[in-house]
Amino acid sequence: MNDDRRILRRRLRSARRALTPAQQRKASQELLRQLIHHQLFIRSRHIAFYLANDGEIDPAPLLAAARRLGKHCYLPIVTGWPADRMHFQRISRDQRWTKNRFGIVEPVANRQRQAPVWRLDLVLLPLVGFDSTGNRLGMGGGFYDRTLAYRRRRKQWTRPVLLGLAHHCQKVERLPTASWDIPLDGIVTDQEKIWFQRCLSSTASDGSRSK
Ligand SMILES: Nc1nc2c(c(=O)[nH]1)N(C=O)[C@@H](CNc1ccc(C(=O)N[C@@H](CCC(=O)O)C(=O)O)cc1)CN2
Ligand SMILES: Nc1ncnc2c1ncn2[C@@H]1O[C@H](COP(=O)(O)OP(=O)(O)OP(=O)(O)O)[C@@H](O)[C@H]1O
Repeated sequence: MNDDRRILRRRLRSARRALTPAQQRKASQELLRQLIHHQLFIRSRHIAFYLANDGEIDPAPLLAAARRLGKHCYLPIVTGWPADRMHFQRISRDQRWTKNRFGIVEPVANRQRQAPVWRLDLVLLPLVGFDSTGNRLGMGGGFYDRTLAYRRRRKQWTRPVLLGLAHHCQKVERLPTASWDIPLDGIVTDQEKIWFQRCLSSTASDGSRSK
């Protein structure tokens, strides 16, 4: 099964990297359009984003909008301790940046600006692959899985809402699941929004599945 995941990961990563800059810009604008007026975004004050890398769908316009609206915006950092853990750090106006060991830009670590993940309202996760039931394939480091592992202890959590972001071309028929996988609450692509109705009844105002 690990081989399946590895092969699939390689294929889906090259598919998203093959998108042209124009396709990337369009996808990013579509993402903005789908979320900017959504109750989930409007009501969330503490939101974790990511800086797009490796062809990921780019939430930068949404991040810029969130900052203009005075929301508290966080990014994942992997240069803290322990090394296999990810921390969410609130970005500041005069933020200093560094590159992590994967070559991804992240804020220079500052413990005082980090928040435990359960304090966040919304976490936007970059997906390598997904299926229509909410299974997710990430970069393979297990960072999101480990950071969110506490959620396995209870079926329903009100926050943070976990929203996976991906290009439509990253959708597959069925993903192999692993015991440590943490289910998503929803997925947004440049073409659709899918909700899984685990905890979103109060926030996802537009039904279980919508275009
Ligand atoms: N934009 C973004 N930021 C993010 C993540 C992400 O997926 N996207 N992460 C989400 O987890 C964390 C970084 N996780 C990563 C895990 C693996 C690889 C990666 O490229 N692995 C290489 C081998 C790396 C090496 O050891 O040199 C590979 O699989 O080929 C990159 C990032 C934190 N920040
Ligand atoms: N809760 C956990 N505790 C310890 N190790 C874990 C946990 N969750 C995942 N892992 C480890 O992380 C590794 C990567 O897992 P997987 O292939 O599912 O990554 P992924 O979901 O694609 O990545 P990510 O979570 O970073 O997006 C696996 O080898 C797994 O053993």
